[in-house]
Amino acid sequence: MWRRVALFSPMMKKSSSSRSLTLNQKGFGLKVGESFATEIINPEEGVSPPKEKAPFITFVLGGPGSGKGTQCERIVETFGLTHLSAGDLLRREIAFNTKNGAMILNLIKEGKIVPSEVTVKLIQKELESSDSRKFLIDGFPRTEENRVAFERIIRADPDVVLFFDCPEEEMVKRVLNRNQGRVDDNITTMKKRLKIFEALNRPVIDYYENKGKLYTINAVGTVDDIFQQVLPIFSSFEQLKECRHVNPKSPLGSSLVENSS
Ligand SMILES: Nc1ncnc2c1ncn2[C@@H]1O[C@H](COP(=O)(O)OP(=O)(O)O)[C@@H](O)[C@H]1O
Ligand SMILES: O=c1ccn([C@@H]2O[C@H](COP(=O)(O)OP(=O)(O)O)[C@@H](O)[C@H]2O)c(=O)[nH]1
Ligand SMILES: [Mg+2]
Repeated sequence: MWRRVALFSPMMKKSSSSRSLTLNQKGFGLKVGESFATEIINPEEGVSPPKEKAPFITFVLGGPGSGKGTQCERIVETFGLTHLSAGDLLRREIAFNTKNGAMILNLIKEGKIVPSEVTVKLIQKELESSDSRKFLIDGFPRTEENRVAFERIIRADPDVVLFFDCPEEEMVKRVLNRNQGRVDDNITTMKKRLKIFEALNRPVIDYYENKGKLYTINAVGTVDDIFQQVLPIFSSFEQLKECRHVNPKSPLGSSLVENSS
């Protein structure tokens, strides 16, 4: 589906290397990792530069109950990204009683992290079977090991990393009122999840901050207030302006181009 092509260009900016270096081709049935094989070409030999851009990937990070899923719904409405919730993909394995279902259930109950290979393979399947060009990957990567596994298997980097920054007290309140019948929405598991978030997810957040890709959102306030902080981040990316699902109520609605494909 995607094919990575490296161009030698003195004008290439370091921070945008992953976007500048990629050429994507729709081609279902191709494995993401395989189709991302790097190929070096020299523009002086007359090879045309890539015409298509890489899929736009956003990682959505934040503690349990920080509002990731809620804000993802708003982003989807306004910018038409495809929402992939890592937690939902794992819960689907439990619901369908797949070979990993029982193992996943036990880990989620304890607030522990599912082995990277399992989660990345589920994400990979979704990426490969979708014809979307822009994805919100919600609740992943949870650990540095997750991040490295994604890079190794998918061979892609996120364009944007959102971090919903929320005080623990507020996250606990929200999770205990979430009312979705989740096995991990109880105070005992929540305490473990918060510890795991601090120990394992913080280093991922720091990693993207150092790479200049992190956008920190103050996740306290109304859903609308918080979305007002998210809006300008996405509206600055040209490739998101061709939006399939324009919400007419969105402040950006009139400036987005509707694309019926
Ligand atoms: N800004 C907000 N203020 C109050 N409650 C919120 C806010 N955003 C989300 N919620 C509620 O908090 C709970 C957790 O939100 P959710 O989006 O599921 O968070 P996450 O995906 O980060 O765990 C849900 O019940 C949701 O309706
Ligand atoms: O990449 C992931 C995402 C989720 N989980 C597990 O699934 C649970 C629920 O994740 P989800 O993102 O749905 O929770 P949220 O943060 O939205 O409350 C986590 O506590 C982990 O046990 C995981 O192991 N790896
Ligand atoms: Mg969630």
